[in-house]
Amino acid sequence: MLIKRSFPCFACRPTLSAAGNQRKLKLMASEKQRSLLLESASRFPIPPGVRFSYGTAGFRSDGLILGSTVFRAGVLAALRSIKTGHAIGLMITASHNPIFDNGVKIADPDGGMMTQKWEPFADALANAPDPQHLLDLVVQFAEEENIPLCGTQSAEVLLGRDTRPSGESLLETAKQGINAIIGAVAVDMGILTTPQLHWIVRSRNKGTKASEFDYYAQLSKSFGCLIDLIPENIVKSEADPKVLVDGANGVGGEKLEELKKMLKGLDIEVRNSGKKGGVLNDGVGADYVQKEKVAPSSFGSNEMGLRCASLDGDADRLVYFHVLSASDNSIDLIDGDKILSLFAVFIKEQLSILNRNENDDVFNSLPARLGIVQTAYANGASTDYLKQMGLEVVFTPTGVKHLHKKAAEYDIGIYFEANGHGTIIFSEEFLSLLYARSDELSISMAGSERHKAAVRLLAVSQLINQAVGDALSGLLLVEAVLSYMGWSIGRWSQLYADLPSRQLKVKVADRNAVVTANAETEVVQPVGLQKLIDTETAKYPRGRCFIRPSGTEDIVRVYAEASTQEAADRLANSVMQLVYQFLDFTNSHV
Ligand SMILES: CC(=O)N[C@H]1[C@@H](OP(=O)(O)O)O[C@H](CO)[C@@H](O)[C@@H]1O
Ligand SMILES: [Mg+2]
Repeated sequence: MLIKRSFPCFACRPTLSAAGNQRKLKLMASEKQRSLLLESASRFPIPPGVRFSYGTAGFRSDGLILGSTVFRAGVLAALRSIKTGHAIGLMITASHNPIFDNGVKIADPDGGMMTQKWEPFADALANAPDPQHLLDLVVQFAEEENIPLCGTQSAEVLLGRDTRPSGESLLETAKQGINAIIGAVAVDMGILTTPQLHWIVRSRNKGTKASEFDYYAQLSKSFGCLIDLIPENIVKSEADPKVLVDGANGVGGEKLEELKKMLKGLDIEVRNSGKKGGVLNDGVGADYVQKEKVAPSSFGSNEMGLRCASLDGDADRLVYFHVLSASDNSIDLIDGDKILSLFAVFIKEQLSILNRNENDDVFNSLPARLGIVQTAYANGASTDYLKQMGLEVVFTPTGVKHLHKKAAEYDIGIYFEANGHGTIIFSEEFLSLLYARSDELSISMAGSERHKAAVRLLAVSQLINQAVGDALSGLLLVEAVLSYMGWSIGRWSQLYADLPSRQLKVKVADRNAVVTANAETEVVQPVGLQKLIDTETAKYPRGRCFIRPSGTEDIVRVYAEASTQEAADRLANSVMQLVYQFLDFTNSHV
């Protein structure tokens, strides 16, 4: 499928002025570039009968059929680097998906997800039926985006992968896609967590230290700063001397062991690190814990009452939990909504201290527009709690790319999805004002509570990974805030009581037959389905329910909330039946 844009091909373009000719020559793909791309692409033919889509978090499918897509993602990343003039990231991962899936996602120069404006081109590239169509697409797009393809431009793509079996060969394939664009250089960063790659790309383009070691150094130093600023009167909760972390048998466990070596003031025990034969994301990991609401493997009655955390397969999601019962491994889940709420309480308090006028004299406060971003999956009780705190809460569709973009509109934007994706973003403008205020206070009121609050906020901006949600940096910030508050995990959990909820994965023939609107809270296709969902929902006190097609798995997701677990379960199941009635189904739900 070619990009639907109407402009003449080169052969038939009218004659141009000398300047116009110069520009065209500069843009034209050289013969060498054309033949290189044709020849390289011919080595990675697209599998028949498959359609790829740059979904919620990049391309994702069975790792065995991803070669052509990963090659083309390499081409895409090289073009993106030429266009932006900066280093771009390319990560081979399928995050929380089962081990034999894999995926590829692009990190933009600011470390965030690739701009959504390029997603249609990404889809067209991935689905170009043959090398000639691929070449035509690239040449057309380069012309329209003024991307010179005559080999005069340099491009740099930083590559990373998680620990999946297909990752090593797919990373080599991505390199071939990058090298198919003359002047593009592939820098293999090896096995990383997804957030590490995003952080390295962001740091590289900001001109700050950008190695994996620098990542550990920055996180450990800023964590230490927050620990040093714990108020003397805070009694550390003796109930929780350490934190046990489920590494999802993935890359996060291995990297957390590295980070631990540089940490002081925190006792971390990593389990399910993948070293003892456990299978990635299988009965372990943040997605499993958050969706099933049970303890992961190697956590059980011996861990009752202890503070436990779970990372997902590429360590960009974090949830906490504590084991409630010795008999059935039931847990009290502390999901992304509660992590968000903990951070919001802390940030709000520091801003209030920073702007407290202790001497009643005239002073200029440092106002900050603090914004909270959630999705429809956020538990209703969390939204009520945040609003009762007087915070501005807004909603976006699912997917970090949507929340991150919205959070960037604030001086301080905090976003989390219920599943544990999330981070805190500080605007450059606010940070420069905060640095200036901290410097002023270090002279006029050194060691005052206001000065400490400014330093804490700056330490948070260094500790939290502002490029993308990061389970390791999030873990450290949670630990630092709990220490500052003197809270146990039980006290944290009592911030508010979650409304009972249930999520179901429903297998249907074509999940994309479901089309939603209004931040995915309403079904517009199939027509009539939303009305029946509303009728079902109205039967339950505090009932809320919505469905949407997954962008990472071949399923339709059903989410239901109600005043009791039994009601939430019944609502979810009755809406699942409606999904079957309206959609051609395979009669099973996973
Ligand atoms: C309900 C749910 O957990 N959805 C997840 C999941 O997206 P889906 O499009 O729902 O499959 O994976 C995304 C990427 O990790 C994450 O951003 C999102 O929150
Ligand atoms: Mg992930």
